[in-house]
Amino acid sequence: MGHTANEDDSLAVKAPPLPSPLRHSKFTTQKMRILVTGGAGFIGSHLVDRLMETGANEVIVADNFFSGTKDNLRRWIGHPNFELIRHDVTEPLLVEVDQIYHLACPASPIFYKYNPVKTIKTNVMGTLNMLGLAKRVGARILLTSTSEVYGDPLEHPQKEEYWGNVNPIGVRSCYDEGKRVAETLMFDYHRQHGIEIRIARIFNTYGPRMNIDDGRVVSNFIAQALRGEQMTVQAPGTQTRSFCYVSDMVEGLIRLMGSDVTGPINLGNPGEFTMLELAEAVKELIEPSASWKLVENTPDDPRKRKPDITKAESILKWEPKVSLRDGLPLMAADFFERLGVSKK
Ligand SMILES: NC(=O)c1ccc[n+]([C@@H]2O[C@H](COP(=O)([O-])OP(=O)(O)OC[C@H]3O[C@@H](n4cnc5c(N)ncnc54)[C@H](O)[C@@H]3O)[C@@H](O)[C@H]2O)c1
Ligand SMILES: O=c1ccn([C@@H]2O[C@H](COP(=O)(O)OP(=O)(O)O[C@H]3OC[C@@H](O)[C@H](O)[C@H]3O)[C@@H](O)[C@H]2O)c(=O)[nH]1
Repeated sequence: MGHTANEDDSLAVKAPPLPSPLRHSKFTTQKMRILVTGGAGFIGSHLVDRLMETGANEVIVADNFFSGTKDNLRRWIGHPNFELIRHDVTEPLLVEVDQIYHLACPASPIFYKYNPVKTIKTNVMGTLNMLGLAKRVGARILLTSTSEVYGDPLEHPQKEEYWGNVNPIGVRSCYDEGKRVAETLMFDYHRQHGIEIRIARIFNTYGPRMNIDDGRVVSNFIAQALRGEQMTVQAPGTQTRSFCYVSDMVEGLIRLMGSDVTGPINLGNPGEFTMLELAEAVKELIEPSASWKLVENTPDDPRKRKPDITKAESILKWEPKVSLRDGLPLMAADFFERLGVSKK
């Protein structure tokens, strides 16, 4: 059977499902009800702080505590506007909410490679479940995707239009390809069911509350320097990353959720550093006696990474404010406290 005009029309974006009637209630000033999956993790818990501090929201966190901890949320536990649910997003979740920030997914390469099949399930089934929830309750949903969708990029800096250079069968692909499928699912639910979607492509983010043994480079170097261990620079050390401080990232995520663009949109700090430069900065700013050693790298490590944030700047009026030199000492202060070492 040939295609008809109607069939082509059916490919157009559907109208979004209706939000809860409470959104338009005349007699109650209903707070915005927001679900944060992965809210016990590093970025998630800072996002929860911001959402709770306004007093205008009720926040529900769903987390399986694989890489996050209740401790990150301790100031909100018991608060009437806050609820914490131990929940794995690979299972469906039934809650009545207006917005969903979908962060749940291990992010450190050590954590996401630990159980790669589970990482894929988290990205694919987890995102499907959250999209199903968004569809049922008419919620807007934001996915925290990643710069890793660009793989080992052949374009530099990376613009949102770049399709990436990802090894589909490598040890990182459970995460990279998982996030790429998650983005696909978001767009298919948007086109097919009219779901309001927002996609942030987050570049390396650091700050207080990162798991001390998280395995990512900034937390490793600071913890190693404070413990009197040599910083482990993975060879060749000339690979680059662009590091964004967590408060800037949270501001970007909230602006994106409040905007009227689907994305994907890069969020990150364009300041680009080699790992050797990062080790030198930790030594200079945090622990002058620190030293580093070159160690073996892991397969498929991207050689360079730097966001083009023109879109975020023009559409969200967002740009990062905290430089690496200002952010590293803020993170170190938190690590000093948690490691129980005294500041020199
Ligand atoms: N920090 C970064 O540099 C960075 C960069 C790009 C993208 N991201 C994305 O941002 C999000 C948060 O990253 P983060 O740095 O805060 O990492 P994190 O590991 O601190 O937080 C992830 C949270 O998700 C939870 N989680 C994992 N699997 C789950 C599951 N199946 N069900 C429920 N909860 C689950 C963890 O317990 C944890 O609390 C992730 O989606 C990550 O992919 C982070
Ligand atoms: O101890 C270490 C750890 C890491 N590194 C190097 O530091 C660089 C960054 O590595 P990280 O493990 O911090 O993070 P990656 O940039 O590889 O991945 C990150 O990318 C963006 C997000 O999606 C995730 O947070 C994470 O996957 C790599 O080149 C790695 O080789 C070290 O030199 N020493």
